[in-house]
Formats: sequence, C-alpha cells, structure tokens
Amino acid sequence: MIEITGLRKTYRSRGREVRAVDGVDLTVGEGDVFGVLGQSGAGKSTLLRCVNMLERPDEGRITVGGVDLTSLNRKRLRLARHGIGMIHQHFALLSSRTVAGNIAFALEVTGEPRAARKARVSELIDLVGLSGREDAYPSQLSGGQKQRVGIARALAARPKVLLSDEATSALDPETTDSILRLLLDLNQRLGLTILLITHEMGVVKKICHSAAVMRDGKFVESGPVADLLHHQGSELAHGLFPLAARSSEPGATLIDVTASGEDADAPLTGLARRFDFRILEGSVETLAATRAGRWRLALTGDAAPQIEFLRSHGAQVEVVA
Ligand SMILES: Nc1ncnc2c1ncn2[C@@H]1O[C@H](COP(=O)(O)OP(=O)(O)OP(=O)(O)O)[C@@H](O)[C@H]1O
Repeated sequence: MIEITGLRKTYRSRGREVRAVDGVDLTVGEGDVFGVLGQSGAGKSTLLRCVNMLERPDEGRITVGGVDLTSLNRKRLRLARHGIGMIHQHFALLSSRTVAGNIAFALEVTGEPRAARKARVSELIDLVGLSGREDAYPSQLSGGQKQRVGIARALAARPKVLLSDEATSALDPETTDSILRLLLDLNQRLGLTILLITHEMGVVKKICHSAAVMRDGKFVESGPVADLLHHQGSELAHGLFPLAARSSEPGATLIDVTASGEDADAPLTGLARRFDFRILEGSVETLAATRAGRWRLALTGDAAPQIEFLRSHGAQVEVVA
C-alpha cells in the first residue's frame, strides 16, 4: 500500500546541512500496522511528512495505493491526500468548533455535499466512541477524547492509509492503551493501513505487525516484528524484552534466548526436560502479531549441546558471557 524507495531529505539552514532522511526504503502492505521507532532527531517526522508530501523529498519515490505521489501536480496531489489521513501528537483541533464541527470541517475541505455531511459526522462520532459529546468544545474534552476527534477527522474522507505522528505521546498510559485499541480496531474493521512514528517501545509492542528502528536518518533494522526478534543483536528485541539481569555468573555460560509463535516457551520447556539450567530473567508476552519470549539463562555443564538443542527447536541464542 505504501512503497518508498531511496528517500532522502536534507535541510539547509545557516550554512549547516542536516540529512534528516538519508536513503530510506520502506514497504507497508495493505492492512499492515507499521511502526517507525526512534529517538528525537532520528528523522521520523520528516519521513512521515514526506509520505503525504507535506515535505517534498530531495530524492526517492513515494507510492501510495499504486500512485506515485512525487510525480503529481499540485491539484492531483491535493486529491491523492484525501486517501491519506493523518493524526498528530497535539491533536491540532479547531478550538472554536465543537466535536461535530471539527469533523465536519474535514468534510467541507474534501467537498462533501452539505446534505451528506451530517450523517457522515454522526457515523464517524460513533466509530470513534464519542457519542453524546458532539456539542462539546475541545477545551471540554480529555486528551483521549481530543485524539478520538483527531482520528474521526482523519478518517472523514474514508482514507485507506492513516499516518500517525506520535499520536499517544501526550497521553497517560491508560488513555494511550484505549487509543491504541481503537487504532487496532479500525485497522481490523476497516482494513486501514497504518504507518506510525513513535519513540515508545510499548506502542510497537501493542499494535505493530512490522517495525523499523530509525537512527540518523536511516533504518538500522526493519521488517515483521516476529522476524526482527530473531535477528542477532536486534535493538527491537532488546527494547521489547530488556534483560538487565547479571551479565556474568561464575562457572556458568550466560545466554539470551528468543523464541516466537504460539509455542514460544516450547524450546525452553524442552530444554528443562533434558538439562539443568537457571532462568535469571525473562517472560513470554503477547505482541500485536505474535507471541514471543525472551530469557537470560545460566547454563551449567557443557553449553554446546544445550545451545544446539535450543537452536534446533527454532530459538535464537546469543551468548552473553
Ligand atoms: N524544517 C527544518 N529545518 C531544519 N532542520 C530540520 C527541520 N525539520 C527537522 N530538522 C532536523 O532534521 C532532523 C530530523 O528531525 P525530525 O523532526 O524528522 O526527527 P524526529 O525523529 O521526528 O524527532 P522528534 O521526535 O524530536 O520530532 C533533526 O536534526 C532536526 O533538527
């Protein structure tokens, strides 16, 4: 649904050059939820703003729903943007308009006939769970309710793609969860493709099927979350399952074990039937697209057959010490 190749964007200000996006390739399949994770300054916002051409890239191709956005003139680009909704960290609502007014505004912009607007607004209010709050002004809403208005407004023109710019960063953990559940629900019910940027590992954990880690304008790893977990040295694996336990143990070999799928704990259970070892730390968790487990083990005795056993049962093993 979204295809990006060779994307570059450099800012020049006061004689200084900043390569905000430095050669990014990205494919987001239809109905996928893709998260780009990175720290402040990594280039996430620039990347996202290039996807709907709010920012014009210096190099690269951006195709959304089969349409090459970089080749469109201004008028066609405006139309293509109707198929790409966007939500923001600080909601960007009109303070002088009610909930219904804010959503109706998006329909006015896309030229929806006045007669059809009212019905569509109430449909959208229903969709995001704001029934009863139609006449409230943004100042009377909680952060979560404001983001629901943002989502309804972004979906007004029935886009196939939703871009999310740190949509939950300004929300408390409980509200974050309810907004992520709503996004996942919309992804499933409407088949909505979602590309989100975030600096929160929890967001990737809860709703992303695929993810990329971005640093200095580049993707340092990218792919389905279940696959990335199995890559040696994966930052995503370390971030999703931080193992802070002891990093040395006299007389033992320390290893980190990663396994995914419905039977994520099977390699470890199998190992326990044959060998003696200790679990220093770890857990199995349900992620958006898979179940996965990660543990730090202290192996006593000969480590080689134990590591071999785990690997032959589909687990990724990294020797720590
Ligand atoms: N309009 C601009 N002019 C000059 N430099 C910019 C501009 N926008 C972004 N940058 C620079 O580009 C780099 C990437 O910024 P960007 O906002 O895309 O990163 P980010 O990962 O989204 O970070 P944050 O989460 O803090 O927004 C940063 O070094 C930033 O200072």
